[in-house]
Amino acid sequence: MLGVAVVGTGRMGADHVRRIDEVISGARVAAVADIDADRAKHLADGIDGATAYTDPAAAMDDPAVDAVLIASPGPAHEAALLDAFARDLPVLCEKPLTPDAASALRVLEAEQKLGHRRVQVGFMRRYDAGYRTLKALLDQGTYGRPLMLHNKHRNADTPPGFTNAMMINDSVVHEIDVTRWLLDDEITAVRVLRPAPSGNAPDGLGDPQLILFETAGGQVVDTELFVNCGFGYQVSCEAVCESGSARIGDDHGVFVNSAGRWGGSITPGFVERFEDAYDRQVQRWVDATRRGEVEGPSCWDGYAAAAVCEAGVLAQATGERVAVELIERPALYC
Ligand SMILES: NC(=O)c1ccc[n+]([C@@H]2O[C@H](COP(=O)([O-])OP(=O)(O)OC[C@H]3O[C@@H](n4cnc5c(N)ncnc54)[C@H](O)[C@@H]3O)[C@@H](O)[C@H]2O)c1
Ligand SMILES: O[C@H]1[C@H](O)[C@@H](O)[C@H](O)[C@@H](O)[C@H]1O
Repeated sequence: MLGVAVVGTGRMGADHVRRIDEVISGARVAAVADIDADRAKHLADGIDGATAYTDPAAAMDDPAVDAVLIASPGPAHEAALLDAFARDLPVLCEKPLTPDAASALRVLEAEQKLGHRRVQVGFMRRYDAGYRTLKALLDQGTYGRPLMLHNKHRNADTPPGFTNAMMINDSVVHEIDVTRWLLDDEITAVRVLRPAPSGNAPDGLGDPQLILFETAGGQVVDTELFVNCGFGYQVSCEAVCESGSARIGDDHGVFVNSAGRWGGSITPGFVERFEDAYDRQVQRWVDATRRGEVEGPSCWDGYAAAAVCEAGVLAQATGERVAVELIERPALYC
């Protein structure tokens, strides 16, 4: 049984604790850590054998801990990752790896000093059944070479304090990762178009936005991001290839005909839409860790996403096309 310390016990952390405790096999929650002592204690009290800490490093020193799941806010990830590296513990780190390229690079360098990969980054869409089917189709080349991706990313609303930069760093970061993964290529430039904001967007938030990526291989990818659409959560992706197109994410559950109308329902939020993907992501991490292996999105993927986000935030602020600068990919990630 893998003893996991969960760092950060807010919305995602608490959900991962429930997942490890009730859904997946081969692991147990040995410790939880949160700077909010009451929150950590409340969660630990409900789990047999789990100890609550306020200091993530102290939780990692708990003798029952073999691995760490980081679900604190992005700016706290670097410190927790370095603490885990100091103890050579395997890590599942929620996205983003870190919020900017410089800190992601420090993490990348620290992991290389260990000499082996330790981190799986929580880009859970790679574990979603729809995205996996699309990836397999593109890899098989069934419809020829992919030319464009059309993404849609809609949230019903945003939490208080959600900023324009977070629209890129917290939301579009997922499209950045699936673009790189589906097309197996790097993003080289970003542009952001900003239509007149919706009257439902909080003050100062330019919502919706249209984000354009160019890839090294010459593909163009667009993402409609609309994070206060009001009607539910929708994530879809259409790959347009040389001799066909394939779209995933139009899952509206049960389709009903009644009283002269037809229709279905829209998933309310990401927790419901990606429930299976989160479960599969954590199970795969536990299984690989117990085999002594590391798989899935790496620190390189986290760094590349952070670099594209940084370019995206600049493109958003200036209206310019911004090129993405990446270091050469280190051998550990080739
Ligand atoms: N994969 C996804 O779909 C998805 C969805 C939502 C959030 N996330 C990511 O999960 C992470 C957490 O997001 P959330 O929505 O659960 O946030 P949240 O605000 O609900 O919870 C964060 C928790 O971390 C605690 N915390 C803050 N600083 C800490 C520190 N230094 N050490 C330990 N604990 C600390 C807070 O007290 C809080 O309890 C973020 O990285 C976020 O981007 C991922
Ligand atoms: O942090 C969340 C989360 O990552 C969701 O998966 C995404 O759809 C939201 O837009 C974002 O705010």
